[in-house]
Amino acid sequence: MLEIRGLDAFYGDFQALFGVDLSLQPGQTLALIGANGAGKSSFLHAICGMTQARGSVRLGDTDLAALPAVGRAAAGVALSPEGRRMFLSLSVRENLLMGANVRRRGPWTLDRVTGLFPILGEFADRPAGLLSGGQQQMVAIGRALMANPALLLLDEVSLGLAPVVAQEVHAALAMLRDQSEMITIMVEQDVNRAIAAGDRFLCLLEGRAALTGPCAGADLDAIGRAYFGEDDT
Ligand SMILES: Nc1ncnc2c1ncn2[C@@H]1O[C@H](COP(=O)(O)OP(=O)(O)OP(=O)(O)O)[C@@H](O)[C@H]1O
Repeated sequence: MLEIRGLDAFYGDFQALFGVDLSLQPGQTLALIGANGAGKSSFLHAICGMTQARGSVRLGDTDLAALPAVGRAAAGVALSPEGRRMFLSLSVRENLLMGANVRRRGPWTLDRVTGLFPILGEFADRPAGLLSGGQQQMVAIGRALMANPALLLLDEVSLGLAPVVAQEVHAALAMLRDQSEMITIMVEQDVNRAIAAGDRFLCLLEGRAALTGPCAGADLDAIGRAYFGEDDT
């Protein structure tokens, strides 16, 4: 399981996260929500070792906080970053194979990723830069899966995508959620979509956990108030 206690994150003197706690069981998906600048990306970056952090982060028996970023990747943490960040002149296949560099054992192969996102199989030899935004998002998620992660971190899943494309990406993620023991933390701007896609949600406000709970039966009004920092009295 994933057990996070008292997670703080910093950019130099600026503190972006304040004492965030989280527990997730194998197979669970967390919908991480919050307004712009609330600290969602910082939370993902603190987990994967990309920013200065303090606090306890344990994945199964592994103390992630004690490891550098490469060690965390080897321990099973994979990030699909905001903005997708891929090599635009390399082919889709080459970009996907880069995810396999950590050489973890597991079910994810090129065939399995293109089974999940068939369009990537069709465009395997095409430079990633010629793909649409939605297709590039699929490459970014597929590349993270190629690392056979135990903990998959997905930043801004549907940012900038047409609703129908966002729906397609979420349909693939729903298949993952049903089939695997992987823990997923998903940042999704669209709160309704996020709640539909998660088992639990965590709403951040100015770097602090404002509200958390199960997605099933979640009170959207209370989430709206937590999101905007309105008093819940
Ligand atoms: N590299 C950085 N250097 C300094 N401050 C940063 C850096 N990255 C983020 N911040 C600050 O940390 C805070 C949290 O930012 P973060 O990107 O984690 O929020 P977010 O919830 O992901 O927002 P968004 O939806 O806009 O991506 C913000 O105040 C932001 O300005």
